Amino acid sequence: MLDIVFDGSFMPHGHCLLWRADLLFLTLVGDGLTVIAYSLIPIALIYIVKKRIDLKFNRVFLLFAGFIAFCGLSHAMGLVNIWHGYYFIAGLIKFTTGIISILTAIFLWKIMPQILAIPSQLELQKQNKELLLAKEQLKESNQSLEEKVKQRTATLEKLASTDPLTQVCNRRVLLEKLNDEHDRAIRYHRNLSILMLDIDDFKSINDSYGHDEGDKVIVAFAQTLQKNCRALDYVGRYGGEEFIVVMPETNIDEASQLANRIIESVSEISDNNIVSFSCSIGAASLKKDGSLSELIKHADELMYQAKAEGKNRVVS
Ligand SMILES: Nc1nc2c(ncn2[C@@H]2O[C@H](COP(=O)(O)OP(=O)(O)OP(=O)(O)O)[C@@H](O)[C@H]2O)c(=O)[nH]1
Repeated sequence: MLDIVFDGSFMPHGHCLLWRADLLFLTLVGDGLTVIAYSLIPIALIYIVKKRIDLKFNRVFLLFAGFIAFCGLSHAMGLVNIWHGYYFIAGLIKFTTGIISILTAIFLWKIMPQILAIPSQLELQKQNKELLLAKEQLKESNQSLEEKVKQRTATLEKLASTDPLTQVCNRRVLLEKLNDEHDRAIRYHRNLSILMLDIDDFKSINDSYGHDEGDKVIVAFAQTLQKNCRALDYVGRYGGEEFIVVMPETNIDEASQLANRIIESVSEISDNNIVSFSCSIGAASLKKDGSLSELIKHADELMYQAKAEGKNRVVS
């Protein structure tokens, strides 16, 4: 069998080159370099396919790798044939190279529409730009939405915590804050005083001047309370015409002073639009380990004592 393949009747290619050194050199170096390159290119293609399994048309890379590898083999056989006439093997290699080349060409044409459908780099850059723009717009609208939600939340929080007539804290928030202040005062052994305030003879104001006029009096009273409070104090509407002023870090003497200042301020309200009125105040301070309900009850009792003693006064 080997004899048929290599029967010695073939003439080595070297004779064609006349064994000339320059021709041999050109053929050897040219084919040698081609063989090296055609061995490295398939390795590179297989490496790409292995690393980028996401790439479409992977198979075409493998066909190219085979096609180039066989081209390399053909050139290698060309070199061998200079000395030994293995033309049968060379023919087989050329035949295989031809088959693979045809397969590659057919496959390439088959997938041509899909290759052409791949967006160009320019198109991708354009799409990328559009995406970035859309992302920016989305970010902006997100920000403005967040801003709106923040504003709406703040408005809702204000509505939920504010008395609609007087704009001071409503009863719920007043008691929550008072509870916090009470806990803090007990834990850190700090002073805490409150004023319980009630407008005197408010029913007769309503009866004589009407409900709207009564509302104006309540609003003016709340404003007067706020004006007289310090930054740390706060005012809340406890009931109809009843208010509480909370005074953290304040002892009973300081609380009484503020209460008397309020009595004076109320007597000075001489707005033509508002009927004159007065108020009674109970001023109480937190006792050592006293409960919040005891503090409120005590201030309430003192306020009623002020009413009983003739109104328009402070009892502490
Ligand atoms: N205009 C108005 N009146 C209110 C409001 N809330 C409660 N009132 C009225 O306030 C009046 C409170 O009257 P009373 O509790 O009898 O007390 P008073 O007339 O102030 O008498 P003293 O407390 O003894 O000084 C009632 O007539 C309630 O209807 C309000 O928001 N607006």
